[in-house]
Amino acid sequence: MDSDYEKKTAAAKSLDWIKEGMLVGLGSGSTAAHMIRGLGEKVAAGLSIKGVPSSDTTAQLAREAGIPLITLEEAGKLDVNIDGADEFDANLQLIKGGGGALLREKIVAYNSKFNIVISDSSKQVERLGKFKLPLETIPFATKNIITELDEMGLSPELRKKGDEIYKTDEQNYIVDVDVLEQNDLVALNNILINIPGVVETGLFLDTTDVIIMGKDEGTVIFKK
Ligand SMILES: O=C[C@H](O)[C@H](O)[C@H](O)COP(=O)(O)O
Repeated sequence: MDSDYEKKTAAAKSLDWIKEGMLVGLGSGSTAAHMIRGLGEKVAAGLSIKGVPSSDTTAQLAREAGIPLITLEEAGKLDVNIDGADEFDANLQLIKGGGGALLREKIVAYNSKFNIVISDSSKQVERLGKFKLPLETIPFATKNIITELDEMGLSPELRKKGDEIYKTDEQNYIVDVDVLEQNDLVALNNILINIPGVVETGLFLDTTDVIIMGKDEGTVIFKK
């Protein structure tokens, strides 16, 4: 089945969780974009919600879709957050950040009472790590961080956009590392996050409540 069709189906299903008056976290990426367009249609039909975007791109898309936006500061805690993922496993653990939005995404997820992940079936894996793990790093520290990650055997690569170094919405860099051979991702995440200058990792290990996966014509739901 076409992965974009599965993304759309999962995104449409996630809107069942959105109720009148909710504060909604708006994820980033192509799957979340389907959800945002669908949510925009519901708003146009009279649903009253407010959204907190997890990236500048999502903010723009949400404005175009007619979704009223507020800041995280204004929102405090969000009722529900809907976001995509680059990979997920049977324990609802994720790798995110393929599009570079991991930092704000993790902040929005952390500040949400309920987290829904929407995905096509290609993202389901037995073991996380075929997708390189993105780390958001402070430019000042990045060269030294890369040296350290190299010594740890994680094959770090500084993310580029064309000839330029890729910059996140927070003006940081992304270093992608290979974690496929790592057995204890919780321990690894603790080590990575404790390197000064690593702002956040794309490992979302305990944030997710429900995963809605588009599969063929329908959806499969994974819960904790
Ligand atoms: O930084 C990007 C986000 O983590 C996305 O949610 C993730 O990369 C999945 O994106 P997509 O839905 O386009 O596959």
